[in-house]
Amino acid sequence: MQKIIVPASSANLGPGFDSLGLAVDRYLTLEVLEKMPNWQIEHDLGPEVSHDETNLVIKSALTLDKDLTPHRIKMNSEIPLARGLGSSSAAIVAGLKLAQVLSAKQFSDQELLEVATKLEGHPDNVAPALFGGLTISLIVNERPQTIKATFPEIGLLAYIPDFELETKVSRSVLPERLEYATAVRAGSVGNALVAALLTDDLELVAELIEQDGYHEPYREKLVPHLKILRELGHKVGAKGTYLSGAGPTVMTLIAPEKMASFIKAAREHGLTGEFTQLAVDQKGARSEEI
Ligand SMILES: Nc1ncnc2c1ncn2[C@@H]1O[C@H](COP(=O)(O)OP(=O)(O)O)[C@@H](O)[C@H]1O
Ligand SMILES: N[C@@H](CCOP(=O)(O)O)C(=O)O
Repeated sequence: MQKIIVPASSANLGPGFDSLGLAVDRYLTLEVLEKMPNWQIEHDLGPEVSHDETNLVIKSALTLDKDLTPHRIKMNSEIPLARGLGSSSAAIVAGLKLAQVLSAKQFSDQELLEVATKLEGHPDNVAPALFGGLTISLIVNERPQTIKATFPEIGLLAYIPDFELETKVSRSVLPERLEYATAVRAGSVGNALVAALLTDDLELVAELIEQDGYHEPYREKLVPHLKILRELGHKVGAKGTYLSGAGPTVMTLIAPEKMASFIKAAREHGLTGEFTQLAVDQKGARSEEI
């Protein structure tokens, strides 16, 4: 039997809006079971996620190859829905991997990236879900491209609030236009953040990852805990806090030995969501025979 494994992802990393993404070790898995007259996908993700060919996983698979033979699929996901950890991208990438497993045709990594980006609308989550690690992605000449890089050695602590925030809702508060000077500054901060990440300059990362000008200022009202966690991070010497994807999850780069005091302080400020330590997934989406 084939098993497909796809990591969660944390996008933007502050000023890398719609471009930077990091694969993390929470997983969506698919088990490919017997052939069926119609597609059937078993899961316990709740009533809003369908069990037939309308499911995002199956729709994505059929986008790559519309002639796939229907199967029974068992899906398990550790990635919470609509929390800013790339659940929809993981579902899309899982569908593309499913098509790769079941189809007689061959698909290149570039084809997978192109179809996944088209389905998700931006490449920052699908690229790390596909390839693992830190990815720097863009769409140029209408083609998505991505560069895989290594992430500095630093702990990752996610705060996952106990409410959902759909990406489309969180994108609806963004402005249609930015003033020229604001855009220039936001671009230069993003460029310098990438340089700081690639040169392991954690002090500069800590400063720049909190200097986004593209999305966090507009989303702050939807995620009031971002400011609280950022300020607590400064007190305990964290290496930066950013809104993971479209939120509401907030990610803090912080040494593991500082996590307990950070969490204690956050609880004292009334934050009741889940704290979870994450690690970078280096492998990205994979399929294996079990
Ligand atoms: N495993 C899955 N199977 C099918 N659909 C999924 C799955 N995971 C997520 N989705 C769809 O994606 C939506 C969440 O997407 P989105 O708002 O972009 O949040 P996220 O930040 O988690 O990607 C869910 O409401 C659901 O419709
Ligand atoms: N760049 C996107 C990222 C959305 O990530 P998700 O994990 O919330 O789906 C955005 O910020 O809108």
